[in-house]
Amino acid sequence: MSIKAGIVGAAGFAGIELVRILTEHPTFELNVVTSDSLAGTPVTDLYPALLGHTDLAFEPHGLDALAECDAVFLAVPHTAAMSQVPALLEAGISVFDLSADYRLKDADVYERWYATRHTSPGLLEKAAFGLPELFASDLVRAAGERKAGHPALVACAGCYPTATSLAAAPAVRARLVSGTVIVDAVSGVTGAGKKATERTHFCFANESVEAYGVGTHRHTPEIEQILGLPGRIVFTPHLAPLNRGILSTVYLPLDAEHAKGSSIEDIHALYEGFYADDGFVQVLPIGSMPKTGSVAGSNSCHIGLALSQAGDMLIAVSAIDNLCKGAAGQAVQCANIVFGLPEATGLSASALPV
Ligand SMILES: NC(=O)C1=CN([C@@H]2O[C@H](COP(=O)(O)OP(=O)(O)OC[C@H]3O[C@@H](n4cnc5c(N)ncnc54)[C@H](OP(=O)(O)O)[C@@H]3O)[C@@H](O)[C@H]2O)C=CC1
Ligand SMILES: CC(=O)N[C@@H](CCC(=O)OP(=O)(O)O)C(=O)O
Repeated sequence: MSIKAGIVGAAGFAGIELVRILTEHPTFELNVVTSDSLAGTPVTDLYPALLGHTDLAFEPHGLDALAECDAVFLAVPHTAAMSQVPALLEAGISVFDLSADYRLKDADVYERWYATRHTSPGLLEKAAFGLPELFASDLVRAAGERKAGHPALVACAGCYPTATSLAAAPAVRARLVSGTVIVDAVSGVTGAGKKATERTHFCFANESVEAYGVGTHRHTPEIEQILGLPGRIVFTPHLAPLNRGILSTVYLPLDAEHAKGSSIEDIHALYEGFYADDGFVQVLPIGSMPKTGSVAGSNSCHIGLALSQAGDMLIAVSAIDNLCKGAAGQAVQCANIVFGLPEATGLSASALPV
C-alpha cells in the first residue's frame, strides 16, 4: 500500500521537516511539495541536507497540484490554512493542519486570540485534536471516518502546548492540581518560522534570551483547552539562541486534599503508568531533568519531575524538538493513526546523541 501525500508550505521550517520525515517513510509517498516563492526550484537547491533523498521541486500552491493526494499536510500560517481546508476536504483529501486554525473548539475564542474571523467554524467540531498521547480517541474517530469514505481533518497541537500539556496532563487528569498553573517555556528560533524578524534575526537572537508575549501569548487558550483548566494558565514563552527545541517548566500547585502525602515516587509512578503505552514519551528517572539537545531531530518528549521544598508544588519539565514532536513529527504520527498504520512508522529515529 502507498498513500499519496503532499505538503503545502514545504519550503518553510515545519514544511521541510515534513519533507525530511516523509521522504524516508515506508508507506507515505511524497509526490507534491508547494511553495509560491520558490516554484520550479528543486528542494535540494534550498536544503542541500536532503541531497540524495528527494528529486522533488517546489510547485505553486493550488488544489490542482494536490488533486491526486490522499493526504495533505498544511505547513502554512494560520488563516492561510482555513482558506484551503474546506476545498481539500470536499475533494476527498484528508488534511493534517499544522496551523492553529482548527485547534480551538470555540470560534469566539479563536477570533479573540487570533484577531481574525473564522471562515469555516462549522469544521471546528469535526477536527480531531492532533496530540495522540492525550486525544487518542479523537484520532481513532477520524480514522474510522476516513475508512468510511469521509476525509479526516486533524488540527495538530501547537509546539508549546504539546510540550507543556504532556508535562502537566498526568497530574491534572489525576486531579492532583488546584489553582493557577504557571508555565515558563523556552523555544529555539526555528519556532518563529523561516523569515527573520527584529526578534529572530541572528544579531538580535544570538547571545540573548528574552521573554515575549508575556500575558498575551495565543497558546494560552490552547493549553487551557487541552488541560481543561479555563483561566488557570499563566504562560510565558522565551526565545533562546538555539535552532531547535522547547523546554517547558510547569509549576503545578498540588491540591491539599488529593495530593496530600503524595511523594515524588508516587507521582513518578503515576506518570510512568500514564505514558506506559506511549513510546514517544519518556519519563526520566527521579533526579534527572530533560534537555533539548537530547530530543533534537526526534519525535520524543522527555519529562523530568520534582517536588518543591515545601512539597506543595509539582515541577514538571519537558523537552521536545519544536519542529518534530512540536510540528512535523506529530503530524506524521497523527497521519499514521488516521491511515491505520503503527503510530511510530517513519518516526523511529533517535535524536543525535551529541
Ligand atoms: N516552526 C515551528 O516550530 C512550528 C510551526 N507550526 C506551524 O506550522 C505552520 C508553518 O510554520 P513555519 O514552517 O514555522 O513557517 P515558515 O514561515 O517557515 O513557513 C511557512 C510557509 O508557508 C507558506 N505560506 C505563507 N503564506 C501562505 C499562504 N497564504 N498560502 C500558502 N502558503 C503560504 C510560505 O510558502 P512560500 O514558500 O509559498 O512563500 C512558507 O514557506 C504555521 O502555521 C506554524 O504555526 C506548528 C508548530 C511548530
Ligand atoms: C519562537 C516562536 O516565535 N514561536 C512561535 C510558536 C511556534 C508556532 O509556530 O506556533 P504553533 O505551534 O501555534 O503553530 C510563537 O511564539 O508564536
